[in-house]
Amino acid sequence: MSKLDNLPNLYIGFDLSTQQLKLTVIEDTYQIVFEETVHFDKELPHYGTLNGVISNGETVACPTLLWVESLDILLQKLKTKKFPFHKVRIISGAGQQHGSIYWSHNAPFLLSSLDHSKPLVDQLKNAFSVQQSPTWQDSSTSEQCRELEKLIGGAEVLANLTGSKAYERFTGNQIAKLCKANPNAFSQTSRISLVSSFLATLFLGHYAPIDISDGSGMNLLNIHTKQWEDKLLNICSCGAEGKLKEKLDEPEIDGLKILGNVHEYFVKKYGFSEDCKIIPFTGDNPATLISFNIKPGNIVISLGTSDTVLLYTSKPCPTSESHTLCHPIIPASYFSMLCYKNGSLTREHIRDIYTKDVTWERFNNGLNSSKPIKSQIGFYFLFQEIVPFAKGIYKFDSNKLVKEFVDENYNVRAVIESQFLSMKLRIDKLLKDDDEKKEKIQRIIVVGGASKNDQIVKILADVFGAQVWRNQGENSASMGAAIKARTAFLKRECKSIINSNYNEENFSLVAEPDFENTKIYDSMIENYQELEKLVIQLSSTEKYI
Ligand SMILES: Nc1ncnc2c1ncn2[C@@H]1O[C@H](COP(=O)(O)OP(=O)(O)O)[C@@H](O)[C@H]1O
Ligand SMILES: O=C(CO)[C@@H](O)[C@H](O)COP(=O)(O)O
Repeated sequence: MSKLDNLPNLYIGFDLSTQQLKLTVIEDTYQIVFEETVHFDKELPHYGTLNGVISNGETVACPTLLWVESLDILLQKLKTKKFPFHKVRIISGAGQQHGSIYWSHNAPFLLSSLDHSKPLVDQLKNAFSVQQSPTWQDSSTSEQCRELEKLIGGAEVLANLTGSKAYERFTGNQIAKLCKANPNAFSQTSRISLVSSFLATLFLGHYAPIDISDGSGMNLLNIHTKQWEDKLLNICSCGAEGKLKEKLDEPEIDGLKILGNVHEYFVKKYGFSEDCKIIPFTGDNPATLISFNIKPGNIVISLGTSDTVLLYTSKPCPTSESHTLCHPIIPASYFSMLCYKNGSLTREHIRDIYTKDVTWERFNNGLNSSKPIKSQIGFYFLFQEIVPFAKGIYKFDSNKLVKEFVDENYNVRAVIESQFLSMKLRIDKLLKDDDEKKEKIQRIIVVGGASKNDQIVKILADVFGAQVWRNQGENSASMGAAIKARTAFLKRECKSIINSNYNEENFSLVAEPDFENTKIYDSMIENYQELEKLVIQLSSTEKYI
């Protein structure tokens, strides 16, 4: 840690994501000086998670105490490495979106009286009224979604109000399911947090608010007034609108607001300064957005457990497939997002079947030694997909549904191409609908676990016919959260707040497009769209393989 000795100020960003808790530390000039992670399956095996979750059909959750325990493990790793906790000025964080935590009526007392001589997990055993937190991979609330859309006047009305039509993973629908299935647990709940505000709560020792950006992923927030919408609260709480409003408390509009000082537990146990401040935590995608100054013509693609696409928008432009979210730090701004459930876990599945190699080496050899074939298209919806709403694996050779490609190794290429074609199709639609941004995509910034893979990124460049760039650091969400913390510090000192020192030197070009391949992909896209329609139909009749 000697390299940190001469630095006066440090800023921490966390990311409580699907498979790991991650931390990024930056200094005043936004350079990353330290990174650390805790991998849930590997380091907390006693919770029995697979890829960070426990699945039961379409219900997908994570034991809340796993997340609590992971925080002490992470900070203990830093302590062992003699991390200078006393230099941390502000802590912020990010969390996988939509997941919900249900605090019991005991929680306020337990949180405020945390004792640094005992682990957090032992002290917070009775702090939750629901033991397993629903996560973003859950798709068990279709009934609640249909009901919500019906009662509010249709999917379009809901999308115009909240930025999204009803989605199974969105927190309002998860709360509606809880209210119906377990009204007792709902009445034993004093506060409902998102994953982001839950982590901020642990640091504060009292409840942290839900920020409006992560709050935009709940189907409960009016993205125009930035307040909870009473009609939606009413529908999602079986009529107990007032009670739900109390359990959510006011959404936080100011993403840079100082919420308070870090709790004594962290001061005494790890050596944080008593003066270290906590600001609102946000969703992992909004935090990723902060880690870039996205301009029109640039998009961010995250290839993590989920795959997401982030697009800058000056005004809300909800569609039936994308989400519009409030910006995490610029009050009047919004951004658009697409989210795919079949991201890295589906790529791993195809890798395991066809290459039997966990290192990605044979997978990459397969990509290197093949070329795009216009007539061969696959759809890989191992999990219930979000866009399009479909499930199953389908392969087409010259538009004919086949059990397998002539060369089964083609699956390795097809799973990558198919995802990027789907993104391109949808981004083109989004850009066409936005008068201000009719220009072509010039640059793609790629983040997330699979963005380390140069061969995958090369195909991304080819499909879009655009350069692909990467940022410094291992994780863009915790980096974005750390930048948010630094920005809040500058704001306190009345300095310019928009990433003033954060410049493009931090980016590196990782792939240039081969325009011959781009032509082939362009010629496939119409057919891809038609075949996707067929897949949606087949999937609805459950005739998938
Ligand atoms: N070299 C690689 N090629 C392809 N995928 C990779 C590679 N390295 C890591 N990954 C994928 O990254 C995923 C984790 O991504 P990450 O962004 O860290 O996830 P999360 O933030 O959701 O926990 C893993 O599931 C793994 O499949
Ligand atoms: O559901 C969404 C966004 O709507 C996901 O993007 C989650 O936010 C999980 O993120 P990762 O763990 O895959 O980064």
